[in-house]
Amino acid sequence: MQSLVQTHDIAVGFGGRQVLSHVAITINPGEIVTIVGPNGSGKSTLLRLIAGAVKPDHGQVVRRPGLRIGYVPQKLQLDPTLPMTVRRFLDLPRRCDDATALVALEEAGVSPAADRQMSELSGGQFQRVLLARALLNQPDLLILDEATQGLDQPGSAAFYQRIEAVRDKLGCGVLMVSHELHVVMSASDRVICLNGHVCCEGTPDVVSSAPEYRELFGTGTGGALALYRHEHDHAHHHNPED
Ligand SMILES: Nc1ncnc2c1ncn2[C@@H]1O[C@H](COP(=O)(O)OP(=O)(O)OP(=O)(O)O)[C@@H](O)[C@H]1O
Repeated sequence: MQSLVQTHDIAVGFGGRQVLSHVAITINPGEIVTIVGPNGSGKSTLLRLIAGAVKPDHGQVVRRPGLRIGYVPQKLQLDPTLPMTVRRFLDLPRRCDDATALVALEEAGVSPAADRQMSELSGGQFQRVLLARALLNQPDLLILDEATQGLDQPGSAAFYQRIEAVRDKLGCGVLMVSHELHVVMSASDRVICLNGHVCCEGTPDVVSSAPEYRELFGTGTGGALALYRHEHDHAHHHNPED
């Protein structure tokens, strides 16, 4: 299986300050990878590097030829006095046809919203419209940078469940950054703990019990892990042949 993206021995600095060093990660098709780490640990920089918006000072980013990336930003400020329907928003920056727009809205879980004004949407609906926009070009890799900031916990959990559903349907890889450890731990196949370098990585249960992770985040994510195991057991209960 050819990976979607690999970074090799990446170093990035700004104004003489080293932000990333020796970062080597791989994202495979169909997996949900979450980057966690303290403020300023280089998470957004790593996403932007993978998206091609930041150049490494050292090392290489190798993308699968023809790789299509969909990007969901943290938040987008729209002028609330500017009338703009959801459908019109999906035409920015590139026009799309109605059928494509409707499919993307359905995949993002906001299918009846096309005629609504962007200013009338709830925070969760707004983020789903951003997700729909990222899905318009049928990405192989979906990148989300703290896409649930400002949502409450049930809203975030619902958003990440939708991301899993999108991954299951489209088979795209997902790379995301989140501070909501207890929520993302249950939605991720693999977690990378970043602090300028990769401290540790692995399945959520491996990472949350790693000493490097505990040093950064403490041991308060036990509940998250229970949730992960519970959901996992639950799925197997319904799919005994799984
Ligand atoms: N374009 C830039 N120019 C100068 N410094 C930058 C630039 N982008 C990021 N930095 C600096 O690099 C460091 C890492 O930033 P980054 O946004 O990648 O961290 P982060 O882990 O995403 O942080 P947070 O959790 O607070 O969002 C910060 O000190 C930031 O100020």
